[in-house]
Amino acid sequence: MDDPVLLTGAEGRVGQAILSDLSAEYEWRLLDRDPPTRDTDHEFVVADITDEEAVREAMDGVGAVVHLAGDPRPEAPWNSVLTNNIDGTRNVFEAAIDAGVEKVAFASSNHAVGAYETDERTPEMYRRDDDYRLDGTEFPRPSNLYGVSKATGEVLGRYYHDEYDLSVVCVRIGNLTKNHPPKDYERGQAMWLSHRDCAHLFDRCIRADYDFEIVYGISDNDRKYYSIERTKEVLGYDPQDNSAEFADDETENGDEAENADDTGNAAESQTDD
Ligand SMILES: NC(=O)C1=CN([C@@H]2O[C@H](COP(=O)(O)OP(=O)(O)OC[C@H]3O[C@@H](n4cnc5c(N)ncnc54)[C@H](O)[C@@H]3O)[C@@H](O)[C@H]2O)C=CC1
Ligand SMILES: O=C1O[C@H](COP(=O)(O)O)[C@@H](O)[C@H](O)[C@H]1O
Repeated sequence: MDDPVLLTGAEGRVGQAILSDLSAEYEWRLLDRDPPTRDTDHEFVVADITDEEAVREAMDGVGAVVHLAGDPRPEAPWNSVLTNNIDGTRNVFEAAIDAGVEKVAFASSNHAVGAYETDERTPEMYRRDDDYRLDGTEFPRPSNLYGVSKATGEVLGRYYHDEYDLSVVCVRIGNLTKNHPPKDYERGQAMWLSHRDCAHLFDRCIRADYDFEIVYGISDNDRKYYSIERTKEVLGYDPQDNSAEFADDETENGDEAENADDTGNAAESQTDD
């Protein structure tokens, strides 16, 4: 990709995971409503994606978009997801069409399908000997209003692909944490996405050819209830990490995690804050 790549939500956790490995790979145009908190060699646009005109300006000359900006909180209220995640995402797609952008990678979420995790299936489906898999062909079953907003983003992507031939990949991201998987959290270990796999995955989203796709974005965890076959097939995703490598046998069998933090970091939280 020779043209600039617009990265919305660049200041956030996923954005920083991508930039930590791919900073030199592209001519990035970074966008966030918050100004940069660290030095960057890249152009930085301080803008809110709910500002149509600002998004339109930021899209000028762009070849591809990685769209991450939004409210990532599973408990986010409707007014926030409606504004930031739905209106904002529509603005990004609309501006992409007007600017002649080739492809958009949209950060969807496990919460778009969280309601498949029924009482009958859990916790067994989080374990490595269980073969239940979602593969991206299933209907959304959001587990909260945030998940509804992510499912809506996917549908917007479908519309802009069908109507305008934009290449769109929706990545249902699992749980991104730095250095090691979430502790004491089977579900989080099953849908762990390491930082390097995250960067590699979005690199593939920028480089690969596709029409419209919904894929899962997790590392190659022994525990998994999301198939990454389509992610591999369509994008050429080749994950390097596996949450099992950080866990003892008891943890892998579903008992309480005893942590295998090989970095010395004390990471008590489920996410990478
Ligand atoms: N971190 C994770 O494990 C997962 C993240 N995701 C999705 O990935 C995306 C990024 O998530 P994180 O990096 O974790 O969140 P984050 O909160 O760390 O980063 C989001 C960034 O977007 C910016 N932003 C929010 N609303 C904006 C707006 N209206 N206009 C411009 N900028 C805005 C924020 O300032 C922030 O820098 C989100 O869309 C989230 O739903 C999906 C699944 C899992
Ligand atoms: O979509 C998201 O999912 C991750 C994982 O969900 P959780 O319910 O296991 O915490 C979450 O950490 C992240 O903030 C959110 O954007």
